[in-house]
Amino acid sequence: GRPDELHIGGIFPIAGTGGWQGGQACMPAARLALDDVNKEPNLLPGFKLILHSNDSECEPGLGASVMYNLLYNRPQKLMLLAGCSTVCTTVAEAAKMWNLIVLCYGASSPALSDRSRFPTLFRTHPSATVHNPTRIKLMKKFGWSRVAILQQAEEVFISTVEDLENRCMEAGVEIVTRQSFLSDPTDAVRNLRRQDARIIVGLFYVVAARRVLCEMYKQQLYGRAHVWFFIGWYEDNWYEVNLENEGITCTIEQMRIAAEGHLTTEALMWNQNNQTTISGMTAEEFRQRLNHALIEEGYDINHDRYPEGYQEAPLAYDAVWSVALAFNKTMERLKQRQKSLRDFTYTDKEIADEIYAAMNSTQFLGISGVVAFSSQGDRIALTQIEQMVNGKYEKLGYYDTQLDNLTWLNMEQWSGGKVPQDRTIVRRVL
Ligand SMILES: CC1(C)CO[C@@H](CC(=O)O)CN1
Repeated sequence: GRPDELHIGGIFPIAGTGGWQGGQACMPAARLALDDVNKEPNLLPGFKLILHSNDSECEPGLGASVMYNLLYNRPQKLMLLAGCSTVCTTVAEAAKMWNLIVLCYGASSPALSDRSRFPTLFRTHPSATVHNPTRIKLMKKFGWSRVAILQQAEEVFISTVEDLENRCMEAGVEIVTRQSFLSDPTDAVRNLRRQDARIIVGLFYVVAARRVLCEMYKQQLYGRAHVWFFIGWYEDNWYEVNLENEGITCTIEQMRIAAEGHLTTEALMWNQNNQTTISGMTAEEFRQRLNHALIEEGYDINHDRYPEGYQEAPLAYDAVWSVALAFNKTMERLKQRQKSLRDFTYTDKEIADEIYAAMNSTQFLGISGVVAFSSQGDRIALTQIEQMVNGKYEKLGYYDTQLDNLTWLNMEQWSGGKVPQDRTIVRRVL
């Protein structure tokens, strides 16, 4: 007979201009995964997974109204997928009242790692704090125990810096100063100079990053005596675009000079080797299928016209697999009690707990690498380290925090020919 249907809600940031419109690539990726899991003969036998998609525009208010539409309209939903941090915060805080798991594929805010506020939240997108153990590892590797922090006054960076400060304390790394700015970094950069900061961790969105870079050039806080850590998920040529219409008074050449040598850290979202993942595809084969689907949607991929969220697409694809695998496990367990997912209602805590337990024990090789969650539902992920060398990002290595394993390619280059010091060395002539 007709397969029974398992319904989940999907909230994607598509339109709008505020925040991250990553649903543009993530919704097509989720749909590819839906096709794939429904083709798997032994994953949801007798069932068909149905995804009800809606646009949140990365606006928490719209996200909330979309969520209520999903919940107050039949058919009954079993779980919710969500994107941006702001929407995920609103949806996850409310969804627990309906005993719904919320799986976020595009939320990086450290605030979401809080089981007291979000008891049913999981995310295939790592928290922004995933960079911090990597930053500490690099400080240790290069012998830097005196660092400075420059951050934009945004919630995601404020909570990331709090985590970084704790880790620096534990690691015996002194934070000589912590400067923050709203949108103009001039004074903050001047204070870094006054404190003779040499190793600086920078946390800001890409528009602010261009302002910082130009200010670094003007105040000569770059070159052989300074090392900057920037975030690695800006677009590759971020430092030479939009200068005019953002009022940046440095030339492309000056931006490039200031940017030379900086390090970046980012979470790995595309599996790095040619392994066959649980879907039967390698990450590159997935990329081909995704590109084809996006071209069908009208994106001119062959001319670099990528939709937003392309980088995070594997996280959405793997989120749907996480759902299907969790339902598969849950059905096995419910069968022993003569129950089924068909019996789930928004007041059924027992089945909700089974789905939670199944999600909590997720562990598979996805397009984004091994998918597994911490006890707060955070994605466990590898990080990648790069360095800007002659205007191009060169891979320096990868870090596995769980195993404390740094894979180093020995490609780093220092314009002064040696590792920069974290302070002025005063040699006393005895
Ligand atoms: C790496 C990035 C760009 C961080 O912000 C995420 C969006 C959000 O946290 O709202 C998407 N992925």
